[in-house]
Amino acid sequence: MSTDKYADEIESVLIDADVIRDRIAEMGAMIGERYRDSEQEVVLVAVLKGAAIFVSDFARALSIPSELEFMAVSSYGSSTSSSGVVRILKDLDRDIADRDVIIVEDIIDSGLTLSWLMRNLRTRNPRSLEIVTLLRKPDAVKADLDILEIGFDIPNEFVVGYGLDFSERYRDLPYIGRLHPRMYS
Ligand SMILES: O=P(O)(O)OC[C@H]1O[C@H](OP(=O)(O)OP(=O)(O)O)[C@H](O)[C@@H]1O
Ligand code: HPA
Ligand SMILES: [Mg+2]
Repeated sequence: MSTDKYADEIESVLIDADVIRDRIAEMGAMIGERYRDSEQEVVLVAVLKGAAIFVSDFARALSIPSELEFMAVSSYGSSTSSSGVVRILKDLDRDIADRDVIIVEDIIDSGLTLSWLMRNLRTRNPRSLEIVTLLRKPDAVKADLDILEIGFDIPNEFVVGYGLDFSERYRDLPYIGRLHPRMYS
């Protein structure tokens, strides 16, 4: 990792930037194929802020046209574990009734954010509703979720970078890394 502005604060790299890029290219081709015959553009609902980086690369890797929508919910605040209490900070700008919708997430940790969001978006009667996530922690997931595509399964450790933060820092790292333990204290 050559240009690493957070070098002193990151203990180790978990997923390199070029590995992320290659996997997103694969996901974009595969998911594009699945929606190839959709009558209307698929609607990508990115969950702010974490998914902002992923969705911008994923939308460009997707082999079909898409529309971008953003929703901001918060369950973590500045802590490192989910409270399960989800608040809508920003809702969708458009109606998703009868549309093919893909929720785009950076990470499924406990899964509580997404299970809440799935229930919420289902009430708006989309034609279809799927989940694509860059990361999942299989050992942490508490909610039963059907996921269309997962970029990487990762160990049950707190990670940062590529959209993921610790107290709003590190979202701008191009890779996924483990934070140095001294940064928590
Ligand atoms: O599966 P869960 O345990 O619910 O955790 C995953 C969610 O937590 C993080 O968001 P956060 O609430 O930290 O907001 P942020 O995206 O603005 O960082 C992450 O971006 C996911 O949305
Ligand atoms: O491991 C994580 N890192 C950063 N944000 C998160 N939100 C849920 N899990 C994580
Ligand atoms: Mg966060």
